[in-house]
Amino acid sequence: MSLDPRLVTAAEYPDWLRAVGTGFLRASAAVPGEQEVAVRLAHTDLARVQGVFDAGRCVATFRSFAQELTVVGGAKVRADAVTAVTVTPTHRRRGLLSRMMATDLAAAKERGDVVASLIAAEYPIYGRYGFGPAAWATEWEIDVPRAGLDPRARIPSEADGGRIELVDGADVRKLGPELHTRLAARQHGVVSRDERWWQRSTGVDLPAYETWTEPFYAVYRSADGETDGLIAYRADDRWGDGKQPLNKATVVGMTAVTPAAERALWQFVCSIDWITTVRTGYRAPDDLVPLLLPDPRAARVVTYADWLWLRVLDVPRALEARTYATGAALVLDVRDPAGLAGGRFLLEVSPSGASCVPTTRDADLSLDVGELGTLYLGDESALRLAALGRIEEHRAGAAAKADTVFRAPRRAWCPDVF
Ligand SMILES: CC(=O)SCCNC(=O)CCNC(=O)[C@H](O)C(C)(C)COP(=O)(O)OP(=O)(O)OC[C@H]1O[C@@H](n2cnc3c(N)ncnc32)[C@H](O)[C@@H]1OP(=O)(O)O
Repeated sequence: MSLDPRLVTAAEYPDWLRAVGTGFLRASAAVPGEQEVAVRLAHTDLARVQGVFDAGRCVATFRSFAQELTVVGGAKVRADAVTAVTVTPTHRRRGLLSRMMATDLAAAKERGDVVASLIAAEYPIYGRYGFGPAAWATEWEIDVPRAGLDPRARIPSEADGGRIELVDGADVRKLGPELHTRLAARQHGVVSRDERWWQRSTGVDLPAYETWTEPFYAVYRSADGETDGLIAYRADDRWGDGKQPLNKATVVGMTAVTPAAERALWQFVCSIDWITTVRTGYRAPDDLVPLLLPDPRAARVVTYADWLWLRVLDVPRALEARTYATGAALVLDVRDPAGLAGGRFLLEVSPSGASCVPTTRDADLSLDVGELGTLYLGDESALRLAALGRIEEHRAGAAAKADTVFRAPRRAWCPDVF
């Protein structure tokens, strides 16, 4: 019997959710209850939900949704965000993912999306579809007693007139969206969040498989009363044999839109009595956190891994949307076996703008569309990719020139998993 991916109906959606649970190895991969299905359906566009059914049972899932991605310089491009990709183990390696992905990317191209985006469960899955890792994530574990902070100090932010205040989940749902909008205007790699994101991240209407412990929330208010930062953290309850507190704070989210807020919130969470270890959560690889400690070696990297993957769907619109620090011209030959975005393009950039148009000129560099995704947010060196044989240089010095064109002064960061 042929197994063909197709759109899922509202009646099939509960079983589709059950199949997502099976694919993601959730212990209780049961059909969710009516209330949960209703909440999820209210935030789902069924025209972008694919499934494969075998004898009436869902065995493969794929969903995409509209997203905005901040690019270098703060502009946003339309992204086709891919999520809930699963193929039940009994049906793996028959090409089901490849067929669902081809359908979705073709629709995204048709719609005019500039890139597709995802967080990859495993590195080897998505390169074949033209995605490349574009932003990496780092998590540190801070050994607080070793960090050199003064345990007698009051809240450090008071020094610059700022204040830290504890708030609750309802405050976070009120203050968070504006803070995130401000972050998205300055940090490339940030993706848009809808109202449901804020509900879920504060424990509202959670799916049955998610267990919830209310975190502590704190905001940083600057001297003029602006809310410039927000941190959410949970703490465990551990004591040593000698009755010493050995508690760990695990940061589940931290948004800061000024350096003062960023410094203050890290110092705050590292100065809470009883807390001897702080886990930072996934941050930008160049987050301030290690260097703002008197002894940066107290912050040990526990994770450094690819995070946001991008698939360029429209080369001129993608490259014209971001900013560039230098003036240069490059001819790029972009290979795209899927036939969605390839071609030869003349990219001319300057600090005041960029133009990218099809050309017949000789290429300076040729590269697969996935490598372009990797270069797009300025987070990888073109020279390094050339040394790996993943970019071909047709003119001496072209990779070095591409490096100066694409690189950004700060690392890309996507704070979300989706
Ligand atoms: C954005 C997200 O949702 S990330 C979550 C991804 N989902 C998971 O990791 C859940 C567990 N895994 C799965 O559900 C499935 O194995 C999937 C979805 C990753 C792959 O689905 P399949 O239908 O088996 O993939 P499909 O048969 O289309 O494979 C296409 C190609 O990718 C390769 N491939 C697929 N999955 C993997 C993998 N995990 N590692 C390496 N290669 C892989 C296949 O071998 C095949 O290669 P080929 O074209 O050279 O023959």
